[in-house]
Amino acid sequence: MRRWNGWGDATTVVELPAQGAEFLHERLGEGRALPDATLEAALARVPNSRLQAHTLYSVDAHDRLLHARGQSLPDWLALREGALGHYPDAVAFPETAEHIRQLLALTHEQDVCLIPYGGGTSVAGHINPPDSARPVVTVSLARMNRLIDLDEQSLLATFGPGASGPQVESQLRAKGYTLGHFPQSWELSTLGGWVASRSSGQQSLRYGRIEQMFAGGTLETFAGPLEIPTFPASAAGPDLREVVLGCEGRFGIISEVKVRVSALPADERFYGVFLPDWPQALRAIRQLAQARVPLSMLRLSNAVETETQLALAGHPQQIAWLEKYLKLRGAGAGKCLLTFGVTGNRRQNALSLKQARQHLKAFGGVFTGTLLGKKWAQNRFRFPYLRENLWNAGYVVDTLETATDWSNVDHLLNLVENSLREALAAEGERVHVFTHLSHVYGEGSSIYTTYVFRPAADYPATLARWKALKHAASQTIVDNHGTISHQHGVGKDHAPYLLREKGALAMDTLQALSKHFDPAGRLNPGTLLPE
Ligand SMILES: Cc1cc2nc3c(=O)[nH]c(=O)nc-3n(C[C@H](O)[C@H](O)[C@H](O)COP(=O)(O)OP(=O)(O)OC[C@H]3O[C@@H](n4cnc5c(N)ncnc54)[C@H](O)[C@@H]3O)c2cc1C
Repeated sequence: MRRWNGWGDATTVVELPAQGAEFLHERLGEGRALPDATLEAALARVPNSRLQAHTLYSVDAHDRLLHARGQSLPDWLALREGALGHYPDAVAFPETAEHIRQLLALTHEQDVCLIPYGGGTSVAGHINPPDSARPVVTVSLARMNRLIDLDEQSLLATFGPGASGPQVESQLRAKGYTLGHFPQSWELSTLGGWVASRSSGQQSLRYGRIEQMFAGGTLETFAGPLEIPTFPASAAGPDLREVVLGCEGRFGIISEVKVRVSALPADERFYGVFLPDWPQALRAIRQLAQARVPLSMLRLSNAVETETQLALAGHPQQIAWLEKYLKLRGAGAGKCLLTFGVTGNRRQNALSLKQARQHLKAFGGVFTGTLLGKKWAQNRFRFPYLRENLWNAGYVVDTLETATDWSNVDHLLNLVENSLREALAAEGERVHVFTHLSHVYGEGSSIYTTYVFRPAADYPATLARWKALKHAASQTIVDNHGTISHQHGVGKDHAPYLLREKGALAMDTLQALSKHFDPAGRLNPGTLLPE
């Protein structure tokens, strides 16, 4: 069963090892746990709906509570406190495109807003109901989760938009295919959500971002259904897939998604290499990406992330042996862990591995085989569960991300990390900050930063801490040629920074598109485009 106030399945628990707790204690001081509200207490705070019961939606308080927030840190705090502020007035569970059309039509009779909802894994406030005079209906696409068609000649699959990662992969795997889209939120996030928020999976190096997989489909809008046909390529004017990608539920509700799929790979392995220091590691990964060595994933942790990962791994004796060995081989303090994967057939993979090893050796890389790679693959979707026990130990963790050109990667990374480290200095609070690069391109890279801090004395003061941290980093990003999001999207949290990135004409263009598809502004108000 899904946790109502945290991440994932309630039966999955990831422990914080004693060494990990000590490590954080040394860096941040004694943790401070805030009291959690019970589900009953949270339910008692759900106000009466402004809508009457209807065959198209539920006004049940439990449904409304479960669809009121995503997974951002402000969402986490609101859920743990049991005080969510705004709630949808109803939740609809359409099963067909026709049901979605009925919901759109209903908004003319009843003056309501609609919020499309995939898996609710947004970390930028996308699906949170605004403070609205109009009632809000959240539209969960969870029941539209089937593989509708598979064109095996063209390698095109048609899905309902609410198919979650496991639902997509299990239905394709049964026929010998994969989509290959594995965001860390894979367990819960959905195909429609990935398209609507321009998601990027951990193996984007092989399979591409969702933009490259999204071949076409249908967007139900107030102006009628926008059908996007599939072509392998087309020079017939602007590509309208771009209107759907990243629309964040502002232009319509995606009712069908056609994606490009691949045959299941015969072989896949992940490896760990330690580079002696950050400057060498950065050069190594840039040149590896630019040489187009056919790898399926790369993740380069900076020195602090490497140290933190080793501390949180548990098994202190094995880690001590590893550290000793690495030091002897020239990777001591300041070392950086690079995890990489090869995916394909055995012969190809052997060749790619050879190329990667030769390349990394030239930068002082110490190859450690598949041990750490296997650990990464086993835990790739488990890390978010650690938030639960970090919280219980009195620490809060959040992440933010951007992307920029290679010439700016190191500069921006340092600025972002420093902005976070200093953001709570006035309160005398330390922040533990570390970063990895995990989506690399010929011309640049994503920068993914994690920060851990202590809650303040109560929930409002803790939220104020988060706001100070988030604003410091977001402003630094847009002031220094970083995108406000490489993969998490805009939502409501990043919307104030979008003008700085895109400029006034681009914002007017997006507003005009929104007006075209949704003249009365009923779809997900406040997300993507500030009201
Ligand atoms: C622990 C964790 C790890 C994450 N890791 C990654 C990662 O590795 N890569 C990554 O890209 N993201 C990641 N995310 C962010 C998040 O999972 C993505 O943004 C994901 O694409 C959201 O999908 P969803 O189905 O949950 O959409 P939701 O959160 O439900 O919605 C997101 C947006 O899409 C819109 N939307 C959803 N479905 C539809 C539809 N059918 N029609 C129109 N609009 C729709 C919503 O209105 C909203 O604006 C992570 C989040 C968490 C909590």
